[in-house]
Amino acid sequence: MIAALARYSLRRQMLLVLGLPSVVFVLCIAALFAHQSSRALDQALLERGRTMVRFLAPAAEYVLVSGNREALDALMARGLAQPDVVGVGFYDPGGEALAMLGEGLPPRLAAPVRTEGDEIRVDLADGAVGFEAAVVVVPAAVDDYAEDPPLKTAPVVGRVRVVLGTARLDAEKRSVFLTVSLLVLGVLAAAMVIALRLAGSVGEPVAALVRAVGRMADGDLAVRVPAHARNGELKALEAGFNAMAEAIAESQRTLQARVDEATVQLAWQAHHDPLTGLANRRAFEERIEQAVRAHRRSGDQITLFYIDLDHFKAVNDSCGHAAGDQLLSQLGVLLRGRLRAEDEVFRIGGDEFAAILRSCGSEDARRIAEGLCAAIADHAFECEGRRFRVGASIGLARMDPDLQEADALMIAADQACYAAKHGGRGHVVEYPLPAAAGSSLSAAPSAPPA
Ligand SMILES: Nc1nc2c(ncn2[C@@H]2O[C@H](COP(=O)(O)OP(=O)(O)OP(=O)(O)O)[C@@H](O)[C@H]2O)c(=O)[nH]1
Repeated sequence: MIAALARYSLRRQMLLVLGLPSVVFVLCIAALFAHQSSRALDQALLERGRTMVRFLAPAAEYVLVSGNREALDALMARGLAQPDVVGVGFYDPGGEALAMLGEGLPPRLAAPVRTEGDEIRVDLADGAVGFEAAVVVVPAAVDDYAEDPPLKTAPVVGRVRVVLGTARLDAEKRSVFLTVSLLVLGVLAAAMVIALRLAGSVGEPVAALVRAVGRMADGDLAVRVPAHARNGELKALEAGFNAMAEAIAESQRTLQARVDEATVQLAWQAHHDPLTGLANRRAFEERIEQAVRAHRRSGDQITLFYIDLDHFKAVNDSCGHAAGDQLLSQLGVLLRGRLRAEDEVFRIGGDEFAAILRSCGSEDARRIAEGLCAAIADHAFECEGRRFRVGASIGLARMDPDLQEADALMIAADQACYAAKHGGRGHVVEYPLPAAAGSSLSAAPSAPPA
């Protein structure tokens, strides 16, 4: 039974626990009340019947002895006028009818009524109750000098029968039953309303908590339960759940923010040189591919610079690697500052930089490259009381009908840079290479340095 109950929801269990005893209790009380009421009504009817025959028997003594018919009729009429009386009859001592008025009166009575005491015989018929008693002669008071002793039993001069109808009694019983039924219904309805509200006040908040926990388990961290509970413990449970959900959501937000931050940092590190803050070689290769695709789509002019510092090693050798780093960083800032915002600058190797210029005419590109050369040469780097000036050799290549691939463009710029380096350093060489420079490039690498 308990195990079967346990399978139901908490709300149903509470309804059963609260509602069932109330129903049983109310039905028992109602049945008891109806039974007692019915008995009281039956008793009242019996009492009335007995009272009637007790009244009629002595009253009929004289009438029966005298044989006064008019008095007998008057007596019957008086009896019949009483509430619930449906028949009054007088019989001789042998049970033969002398006079009858109303219903439920047989022409002959079954058995004689004993005369001792206050004996009244009661019989139940369909819809009526009969009461019979003997009419006896009340002995007259005798004086102390009488010769005969008084009779032990009074002589019977007749019998009286009164019949009470039960119609009014049945109507009253029906009325009692109806009233009790309505009361039961009212009390049960009130009990069910109370049970429903009590079960709801516990069951609904618990059900809401169960739903919320399920949604949270499915990953919905924004779920909260409404504060509906009126009970102290359930209120604390709702508040505790909401606080816990908020704490989990907050830690999830913090974690996500850290992951996002780390992702951004990793993405930046993957595409940037940490020393100069410029985009690195990987970014350069991706951007040059994109630039070439843009050129194919829209004919956008693309110019590529390969910039290799001259005699940079001397700084490292003289002042140490840290000083070399410092100079690389300064030259990164210089390059970025001398190019337009839409031009892109990269550090693609140890002392090698590159730049991608868009929508830049041939002459402008050359002038810009030479300006960079001059600016780098003019940049003075002081270290340990010594002043260093490194120069730069720049190779320049532009997309044209012969240079349609990213790789080819990079090789062309690299070859131009190599030519500049071997042509005396500190100047710009543009691809296609001059004949003299081209002839001296037999040892030039066929691919950009890694
Ligand atoms: N400080 C520093 N030095 C670097 C870094 N990466 C490469 N180098 C050095 O840069 C130098 C590059 O070599 P080279 O290009 O042959 O040196 P260079 O003196 O410029 O020679 P030329 O280009 O022929 O003029 C080497 O000495 C490397 O050790 C770096 O990140 N920091």
